[in-house]
Amino acid sequence: MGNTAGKRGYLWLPRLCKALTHQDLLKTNLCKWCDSTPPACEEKVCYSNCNLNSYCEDPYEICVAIWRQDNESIRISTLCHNPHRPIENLMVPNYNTSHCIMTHQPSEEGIIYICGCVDEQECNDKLIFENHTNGDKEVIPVAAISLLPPLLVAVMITVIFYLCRTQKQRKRTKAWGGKPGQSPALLEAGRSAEREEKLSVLMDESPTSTNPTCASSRPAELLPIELDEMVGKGQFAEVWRAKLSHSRSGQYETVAVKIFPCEEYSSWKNESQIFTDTSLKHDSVLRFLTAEDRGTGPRREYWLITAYHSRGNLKDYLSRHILSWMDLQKMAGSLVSGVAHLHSDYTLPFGSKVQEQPCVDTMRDIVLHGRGRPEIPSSWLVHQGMHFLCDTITECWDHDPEARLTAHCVAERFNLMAQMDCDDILNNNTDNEASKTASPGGEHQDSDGSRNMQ
Ligand SMILES: Nc1ncnc2c1ncn2[C@@H]1O[C@H](COP(=O)(O)OP(=O)(O)OP(=O)(O)O)[C@@H](O)[C@H]1O
Repeated sequence: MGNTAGKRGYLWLPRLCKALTHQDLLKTNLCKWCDSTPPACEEKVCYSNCNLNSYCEDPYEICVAIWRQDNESIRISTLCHNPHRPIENLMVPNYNTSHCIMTHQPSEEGIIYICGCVDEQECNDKLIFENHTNGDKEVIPVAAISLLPPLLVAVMITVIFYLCRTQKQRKRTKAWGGKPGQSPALLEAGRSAEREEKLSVLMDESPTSTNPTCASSRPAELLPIELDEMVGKGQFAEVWRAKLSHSRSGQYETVAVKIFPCEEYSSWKNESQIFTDTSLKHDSVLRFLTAEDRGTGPRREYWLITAYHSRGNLKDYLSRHILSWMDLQKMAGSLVSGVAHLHSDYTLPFGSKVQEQPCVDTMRDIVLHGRGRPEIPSSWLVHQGMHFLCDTITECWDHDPEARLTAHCVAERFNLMAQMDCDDILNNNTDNEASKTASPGGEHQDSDGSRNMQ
């Protein structure tokens, strides 16, 4: 800043006495005046850190601050300057203001900002960086312009999706003879089969079946359900007994609600997709009502609502009850027809050889490599029907998959079994030990001798 050297004054008083009249003082600006000081900054405002000032010599001179920044330091120069002349080859921009607003200047020697101000004492001490920001000002419209098209597309997709959905719902409600907006599930109390179908349709069309994360699916309407008590717990979810209200009649139906926590979203999704497959419906397959996405944030839960079976699961039931031949036939027959319908295989019980939840590797070792099969106590075979049943079971376990009975074949055998004239009571053998292992559950048996299964 060669042109500033002659004007340098360290205190304003000597210059005042020497050069300026009182009249002049009223008209000239009092400015900070240091060659090079390190600034002190807070947010968008910096202070020059200059301890010196001076009245400008000429009334048209303004206070100026120059910010120079290179890789090593930031230095501030403050001075009085005639704004009609360049300083450092630069003209001072926008100086008719009492605030020193820093403006970025093109430079090959690092970063330079400059500001000019008038009418306020030492106005070049406080350096305002609103336009640090020069960049920001350009970024905002650019960002707005680039974001606008995707935003518009997103809004349009949402509107179209919403319209399609409400249109479909209106059509469906009309087809079912209900009022618009009324839950299709609750149109008719007692018509649960019909409701089941409607809800399955709802599932098919809801985003639940395509949603990839824990965060998004919502069916159109949640069923009015009140949870009663937890009745079981599997690997992924809790199962609750619950009341489903029928709005018209004021009555309720007991249902089972399987509640998956947020992190088990994929298990819920898999299971609900299987259930919504209409070809799966069968009297011997658990009746499915609907799947729901409930709650928000950490309390988000995924529900599967099905028919409620008060006797719980088969394993627990068998471990606590002794079946009559008729019961056995009925239960096994229902199981077989369900499996035949699903065209899938049973999981084999292996009692003491594996733990409660055997892993695939353990089962592979025992069944595939070791060719192990559950033991069938000889005492069971005394009963003609049981003999026939056990033969059927054994054929299902053949090591050669091709030789195994198909589920349909097993269902046929059950038809034949029903025609057999067998004792209903399975106690024609008195071997109590045998009767204990006779239960497919195997763990414990009632000690009531008159009804021991053998
Ligand atoms: N519809 C239902 N009615 C009555 N009780 C049920 C019903 N569904 C499940 N339960 C009870 O809840 C328990 C847990 O069921 P869930 O379906 O979660 O697990 P699972 O099928 O036994 O095993 P997994 O965790 O491998 O799915 C069952 O063992 C049963 O006692």
